[in-house]
Amino acid sequence: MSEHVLDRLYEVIDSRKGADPESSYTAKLFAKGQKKIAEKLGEEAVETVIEGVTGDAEKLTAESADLLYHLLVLWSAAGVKPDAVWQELARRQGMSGIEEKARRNT
Ligand SMILES: N=c1c2ncn([C@@H]3O[C@H](COP(=O)(O)OP(=O)(O)OP(=O)(O)O)[C@@H](O)[C@H]3O)c2ncn1[C@@H]1O[C@H](COP(=O)(O)O)[C@@H](O)[C@H]1O
Repeated sequence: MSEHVLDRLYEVIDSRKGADPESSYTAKLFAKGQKKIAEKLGEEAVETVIEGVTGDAEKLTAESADLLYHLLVLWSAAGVKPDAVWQELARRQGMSGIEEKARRNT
């Protein structure tokens, strides 16, 4: 089992399924459903983009953390395990992005 912070965060997020939405922000998101979680991820992505455009590295760091957290909540809601994503990224290592896109489109 990987010791990456994202793997540990995913486990905490997963453990919040069925928890009290009054005491857990993650449980509150789960209660809203996958579509709302995806929408929230979109909002966080826009906030990250804004900080990317303004160029404030500290705010970009904070927004990136929000973005990754909400992405993991979406994975958990959709039943996507981090290992599946890590494996997909590992599979692409050594392959250029252009080559990878060409393979996807064939
Ligand atoms: N990493 C995070 C994390 N990052 C961001 N957030 C929350 O994401 C929200 C983002 O803020 P926004 O202003 O965009 O949204 P909001 O106005 O608070 O919420 P909305 O009503 O708009 O949905 C804030 O409430 C943050 O607290 C997080 N909430 C939880 N975690 C992790 O998840 C763990 C479990 O949290 P709970 O489920 O709350 O116990 C925590 O220990 C943390 O490690």
